[in-house]
Amino acid sequence: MTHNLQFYIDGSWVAPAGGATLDVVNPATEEAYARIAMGERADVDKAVAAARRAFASYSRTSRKERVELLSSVIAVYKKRYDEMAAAISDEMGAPLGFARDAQAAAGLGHLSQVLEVLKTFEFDEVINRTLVTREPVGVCAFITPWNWPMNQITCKVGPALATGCTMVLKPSEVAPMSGLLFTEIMHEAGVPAGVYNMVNGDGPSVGATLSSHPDIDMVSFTGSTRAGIAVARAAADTVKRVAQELGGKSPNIILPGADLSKAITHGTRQCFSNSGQSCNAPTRLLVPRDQQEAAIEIARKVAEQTVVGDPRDAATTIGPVVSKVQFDKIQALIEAGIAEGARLVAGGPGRPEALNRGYYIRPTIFADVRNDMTIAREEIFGPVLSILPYETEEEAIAIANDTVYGLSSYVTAASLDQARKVGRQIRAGMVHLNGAPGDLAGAFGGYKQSGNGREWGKFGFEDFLEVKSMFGFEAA
Ligand SMILES: NC(=O)c1ccc[n+]([C@@H]2O[C@H](COP(=O)([O-])OP(=O)(O)OC[C@H]3O[C@@H](n4cnc5c(N)ncnc54)[C@H](O)[C@@H]3O)[C@@H](O)[C@H]2O)c1
Repeated sequence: MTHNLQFYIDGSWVAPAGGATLDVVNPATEEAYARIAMGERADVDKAVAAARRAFASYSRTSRKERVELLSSVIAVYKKRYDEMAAAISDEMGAPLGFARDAQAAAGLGHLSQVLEVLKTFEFDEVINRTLVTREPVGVCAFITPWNWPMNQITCKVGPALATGCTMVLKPSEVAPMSGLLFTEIMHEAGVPAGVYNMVNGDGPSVGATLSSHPDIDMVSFTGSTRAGIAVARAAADTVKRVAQELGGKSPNIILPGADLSKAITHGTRQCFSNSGQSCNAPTRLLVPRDQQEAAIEIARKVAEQTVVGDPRDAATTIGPVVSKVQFDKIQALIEAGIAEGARLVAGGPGRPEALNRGYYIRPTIFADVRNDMTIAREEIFGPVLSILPYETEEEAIAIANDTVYGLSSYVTAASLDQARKVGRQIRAGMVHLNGAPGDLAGAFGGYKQSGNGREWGKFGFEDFLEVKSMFGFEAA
């Protein structure tokens, strides 16, 4: 990649206003392997001005033109697919196979879904004599995290392009290489100048400047609840729309009579997947008290089978976590679990044996966890599972809902009807019934402090649209 020290503004790679840079560290080696430029207000102003100019014409493009543009983006993305997987693996530590089949694949999946939705999306509807039409919200700012970098970027850029918005992206400064490559893809795909702009930088500078910028109409943010609150505060003075996709502490309820082996194996693998760095990870495993010991044995087997190691090694199940900051945070939370009296049944503090370099965490399982313990309340963002025993279905539902978060949830029962019944009582934006995978045509987003936006499918379009009523549009 040749553009690391540049930004992409108004259809060209440009030099940053200032000279600040940041090293990009490979979490598997702890070594810096690239350097990016860090933006400041002047870069943001330039990018926003370009997006504002482009909005005048891009917002009036036809559905057909936008279908062609998205098709072109998808074609170039496919061409550079392997590069994308490698970029993600190096920047955030995902095993190469996972980076290809899950991380890079998510980007392609969302772009393809957006294209399908765009082909038939109803922008106009007539009610009585009124035309209710949906128009692009305007210039958007996108602030994205490092854990599923291409997933998050395409969840925002895709529907924005489809609905006629223009945009400025600030990828995570911790994992910026996939965002740089994505920007090359957008350029090669022929996205008109100013429609898509990219400025690298950190949260307190570029992120905060975008959030408060008077010429931005909407901020779509994915990241921690802490930063999401800061974005909303900064956006308040200009009354811009704010979509937040934040943290989670998702419950996984296993009801009596469920296939324990299948449900616990699946749930534990999902909790450890991506080294536990997924906002919707099933981190609180709720099991009937009289089945806790059996559940522990099944979960422990999964921990033992989880190969932690070099992302480039095909035998690796999970790589390191993204950074020293995350490593230290997870270690402190594991220590808190022990100190507060949870029963450690697998893993624990420190690196796995034989790994003395890289931010590797031992797949860790706690049992006898109470929902008031720190490890049950805080998002750990590492491969750490908490098993919480319960007595009755009502108690399981109460524990599941006793959290400030409400992103996802998982319910496994002997019958689909029983899973449906419990699923309806969970205060969360998503419920996976009996091990069902997510569906990109559904809606992704949370209740409570997990955020207020909805991504994916046609629901992802709605965040980017203003609703205009034209009364008397139809003749009397
Ligand atoms: N709900 C979801 O869809 C979803 C998806 C993935 C990750 N997440 C959450 O993201 C978090 C992990 O990601 P992270 O560590 O990169 O989060 P983070 O909040 O530290 O950073 C996310 C982004 O926000 C920027 N940022 C930080 N402070 C800011 C500020 N004051 N103003 C503006 N921008 C700011 C960062 O530069 C980065 O681009 C987890 O909490 C996870 O649950 C949520």
